[in-house]
Amino acid sequence: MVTDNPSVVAGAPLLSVVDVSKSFTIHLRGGVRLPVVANVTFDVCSGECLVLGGPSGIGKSSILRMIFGNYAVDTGRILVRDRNTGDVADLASGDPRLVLSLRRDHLGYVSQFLRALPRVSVLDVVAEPLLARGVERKLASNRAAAMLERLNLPSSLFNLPPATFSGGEKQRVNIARGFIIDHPILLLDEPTASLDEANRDVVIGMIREKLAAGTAILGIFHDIPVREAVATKIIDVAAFSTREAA
Ligand SMILES: Nc1ncnc2c1ncn2[C@@H]1O[C@H](COP(=O)(O)OP(=O)(O)OP(=O)(O)O)[C@@H](O)[C@H]1O
Repeated sequence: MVTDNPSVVAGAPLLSVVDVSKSFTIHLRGGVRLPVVANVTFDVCSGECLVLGGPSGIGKSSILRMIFGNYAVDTGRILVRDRNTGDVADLASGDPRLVLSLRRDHLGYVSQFLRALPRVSVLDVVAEPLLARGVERKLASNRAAAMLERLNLPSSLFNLPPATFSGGEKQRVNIARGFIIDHPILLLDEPTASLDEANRDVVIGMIREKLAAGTAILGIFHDIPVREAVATKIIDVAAFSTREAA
C-alpha cells in the first residue's frame, strides 16, 4: 500500500476479522441456538483476493454478511482500516450509523441476488451509488451505461426496472452497481453464479482491475475457473465450523 501519510502502516490489512463467532437463534423452534462458526480470524490486504472455501452450509455467506453488518456477531471484532489515515474502526461493535458510514466509504458488497425497488430503471439502480456521493446525474448515468455495456446487457433494457429480468441479467445489474464505486474493500458472494462463460470472463477482468488498483477483495466463488483466475489465497471455512455441513 502506497501512502504519503506516515501514520499508515505500509501493507497493513484493510480488513481484519478477529475471533468472530456466530450462532443463530431459531425462534420458531423454541429459541434453539444453532452455532455456525467460531474463532474466525483472517486479514485481507490491499490488492489481495481472499476466497472463502468449504462445503455448502458451512458459513461462508454468513461471514460476508457479518462483515457488511447485515448479521450481528456474537463475539469478536471486524476491523476496517482507513487506507489514507490508518484509522481503524470496529464494525462489529459499532452502532448503525458507524455501519452505514463504513459501507459508504469502505465496503462494497455484491450479493447473489439483486434487491431493487419496483419501478426504478436499471440505469438508476446502477447509478444510484454515484448519485448518493454527489456525482452529477448525466455523468452518473453515462458511467452506469458504460458499466452495463461492458457486461453485455442490451441497451434496450436500460430504462426498464429489473424485476422481470433473467437471473443472469439481474446478476449483471448487481455487479455493475457493486463495481461502480471504488470501495477499498469489496465483498463478493458468488457474483458469477448465473453467468455464461463470456460474461464470467468480463467479471474476471473487472475483478483483476480492482485488485490492480489496490482493492482488498473477499469472495465466495463456487465457480472453479473464476476462483483460480482471481484468488490470491483460499481459506477453508470448515476450519472455523462448529458443526457438520448441511
Ligand atoms: N438468518 C439465518 N437464520 C438461521 N439460520 C441461518 C441464517 N442464515 C444462515 N443460516 C444457517 O447458517 C448456516 C450457514 O449458512 P451460510 O449461508 O452462511 O452457508 P454457506 O457456506 O454460504 O452455504 P452455501 O455455499 O450453500 O451458500 C446454514 O446452516 C444456514 O441454514
